Amino acid sequence: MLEINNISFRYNPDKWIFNQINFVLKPGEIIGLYGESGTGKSTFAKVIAGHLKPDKGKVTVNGVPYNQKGRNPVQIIGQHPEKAINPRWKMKQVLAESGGFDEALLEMFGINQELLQRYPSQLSGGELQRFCLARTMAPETKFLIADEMTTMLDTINKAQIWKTVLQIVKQRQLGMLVVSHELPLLNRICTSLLSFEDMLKTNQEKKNHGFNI
Ligand SMILES: Nc1ncnc2c1ncn2[C@@H]1O[C@H](COP(=O)(O)OP(=O)(O)OP(=O)(O)O)[C@@H](O)[C@H]1O
Repeated sequence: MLEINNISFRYNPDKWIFNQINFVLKPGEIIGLYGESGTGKSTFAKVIAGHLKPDKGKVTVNGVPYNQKGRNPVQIIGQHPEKAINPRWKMKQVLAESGGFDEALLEMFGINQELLQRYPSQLSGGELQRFCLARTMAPETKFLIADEMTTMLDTINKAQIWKTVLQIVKQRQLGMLVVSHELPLLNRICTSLLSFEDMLKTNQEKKNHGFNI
């Protein structure tokens, strides 16, 4: 189980992005998170994935903080895969640096050997995103955070990617948090939905009523 306990985060000392948030993601669960632009959803996603350190609180998987050593069981995939890859390396080298990958997994995402000989700039947005997804699905991955993962893609690429991801999520019983503005997509794929504003409010209300959160 992925547990977020009382986490607070701010970029600047004078403004909290969120304060004392609690959240739980279980294996096999797909939670959709939506909300107004600029409210802090991506920041929340990055804190969960260990890319940003919370100012307060802790993030654990099965009770253990996870972002210290080894491969992180919580992986994040964003809107811009090109930002996650060294532009001077061929895809094969990027894969090798991530610890190598299961051929069958690459095949499921349509990544063939020819694509691996190319540089990131020689791949389409869809190919690059499929490559990044395959990379996040190492055997150690237990939870996947998708932050507007297919927002930039066309309908066909989007449908193909979601089909493959949902198949793997189901097979491996991964827990998934899907951050998206696309409510129809969230309604179709998620086991439950959460409004980020409600999440912030709920915590504030609990605090106002004297709960120790
Ligand atoms: N590196 C940063 N330094 C300072 N402020 C930042 C940084 N990144 C984001 N912010 C600010 O934090 C707030 C929350 O941003 P965030 O990207 O988390 O929101 P969001 O809900 O994901 O927005 P969107 O739906 O538009 O992607 C915004 O006011 C943003 O300007």
